[in-house]
Amino acid sequence: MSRKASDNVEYTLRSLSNLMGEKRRRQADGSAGSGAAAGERSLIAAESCSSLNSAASGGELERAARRQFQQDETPGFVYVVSVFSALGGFLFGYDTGVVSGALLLLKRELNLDALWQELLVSSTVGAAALSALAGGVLNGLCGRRPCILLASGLFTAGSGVLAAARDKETLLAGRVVVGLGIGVASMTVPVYIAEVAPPHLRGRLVTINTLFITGGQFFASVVDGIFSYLAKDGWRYMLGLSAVPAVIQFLGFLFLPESPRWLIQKGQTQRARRILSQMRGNQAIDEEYDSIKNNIEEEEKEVGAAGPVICRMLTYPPTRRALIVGCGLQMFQQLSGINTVMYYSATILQMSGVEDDRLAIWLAALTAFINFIFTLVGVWLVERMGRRKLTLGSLTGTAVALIILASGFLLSAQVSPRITLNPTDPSHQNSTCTKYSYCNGCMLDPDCGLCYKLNKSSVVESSCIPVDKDSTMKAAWGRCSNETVFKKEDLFWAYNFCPTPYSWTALLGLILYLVFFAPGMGPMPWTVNSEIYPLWARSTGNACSSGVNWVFNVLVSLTFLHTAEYLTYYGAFFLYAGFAALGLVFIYGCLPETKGKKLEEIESLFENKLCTCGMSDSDEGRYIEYIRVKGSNYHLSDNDASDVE
Ligand SMILES: O[C@H]1[C@H](O)[C@@H](O)[C@H](O)[C@@H](O)[C@H]1O
Repeated sequence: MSRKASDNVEYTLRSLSNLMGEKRRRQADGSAGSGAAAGERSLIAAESCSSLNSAASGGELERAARRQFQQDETPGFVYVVSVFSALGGFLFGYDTGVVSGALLLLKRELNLDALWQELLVSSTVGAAALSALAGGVLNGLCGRRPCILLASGLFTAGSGVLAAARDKETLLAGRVVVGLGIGVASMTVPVYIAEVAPPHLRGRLVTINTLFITGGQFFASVVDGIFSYLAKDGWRYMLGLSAVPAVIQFLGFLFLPESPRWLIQKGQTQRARRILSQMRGNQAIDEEYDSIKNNIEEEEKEVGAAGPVICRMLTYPPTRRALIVGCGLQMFQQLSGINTVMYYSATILQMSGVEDDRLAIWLAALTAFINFIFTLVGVWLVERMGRRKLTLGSLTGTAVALIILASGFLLSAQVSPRITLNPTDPSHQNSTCTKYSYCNGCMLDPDCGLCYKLNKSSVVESSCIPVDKDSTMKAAWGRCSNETVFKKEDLFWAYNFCPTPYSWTALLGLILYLVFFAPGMGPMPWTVNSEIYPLWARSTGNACSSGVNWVFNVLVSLTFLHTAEYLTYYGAFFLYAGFAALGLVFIYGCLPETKGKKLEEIESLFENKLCTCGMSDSDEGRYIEYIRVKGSNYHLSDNDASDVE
């Protein structure tokens, strides 16, 4: 039955307490276990919308009882399964985060030039983009569990290759293998968790995956900090350590089950029922099972099963709209510049007066920690505020923080110190550095740094000098070329930043950025994508949107330095603020609320025109309650008329 057809009919539960009483009475009668199909009954109480409103207090009572009921019934197994899957998120975060610290050491030991450094970073992200797309097909054909096993296998193999690498070519191969694992994990894990989670916990459990991503990034920055003290082979530990969680996940998933929804779709109904009851503890699963099954059949009737899934998705308006929303969310997540903010956090911190490179590494770990802790806030908020409000609030704060961050750079550029000395290059190579008259130009040139003295707090005796090829901590020649000597002589070396009194504004912007971004824009694109597609389109939809995430990740991080060169730092951050503003309009118009809805109900949110998706918010108060009594068991859930028997 079409969901629209049910719009004019409102169902509500008339007397939950009576039924609770009935349940208890039946249990006392010892009639449990008499759940023969013949004894199955459905109790549906229907009421008009107005009567629903008038029975407000009764409704609250019902809802409270219902919440209690759900809480009582969520078995620990769902959490175990979610945490094991989210190790994929941890590896995603760890392997993307660890490379910056590893590169500092690799650069010296393997003599890597800029091109090779860039290759080692972007090969992983590029491979992730490709394998996320391919992961869609694999998910559909083989199921979620084999894909998670494949991803953890790739993570293990990749980190083994990286830890043992003897040359840069082997390192590149290892980074590609790890990237393939990241791509498959990034699209499979949210889908798997969403499919095994009960509706009232789904948002929270999928968001835990992003918590693991940011946790992995934080852990990577701590590992980077620790092993940066090791003169030789520190990078082997940094890159090899991810084998540990990968092996744990692989072993765990040898014993964990397939997604029951995928199994039902493939006709393996007995196995699906068994797994579903394992996931739901002692709750009756008939209603959920029937609803999934009916939904699959209904969808096949509506959309047909012929032709490639992506074509069916694009020609069927609800899935087309969902795909636009899903890909748009992922695109705006990356266009708001999260990875440049994370990547350049050390620079931003240095700008605000942190002189020491090591300290900057540890403070970058602090940045990753803020990202992690505020993702935890997201886990807490997602089932309270809902996806839509959380994403809108988060993106608004992100845009404001970007403006503050950009203003910090702008103010710093405006009072950028003048360059007063022009020493001649002893090797007589014509360096571009000597042409700059202000620190700002010098800072934006990746080959140059500023050597200066401080008189009270103003910069004096400043010169723009080429940076040492092996360490950004000193100049290639001249007064600032020997760290111990120049520090003794009260000289300072600024690479990538200009010492100004406004640098703290950028630091404030950075902190605010993470505080706002991490709870909403960080996790919600992944969470929403895991739930907005119907089963037949879920793996393909997630493959496309994860692919979009990775492609924009590469684009934004690779173009940041050039963007900063052409538009300056403040121009780049104003640009991201502009993208965030566009994202706000998009999300305001298009993102429906999916909180608490069953996966099978969500498709109907995309039945209206794309820009009216937000309107479904107002439907929050209207819902249908459905109760099935089977033997002594009854089960209730948010539901729609298509489940009515
Ligand atoms: O959701 C995650 C998270 O926000 C990470 O911190 C970021 O590095 C990823 O690109 C993003 O997809």
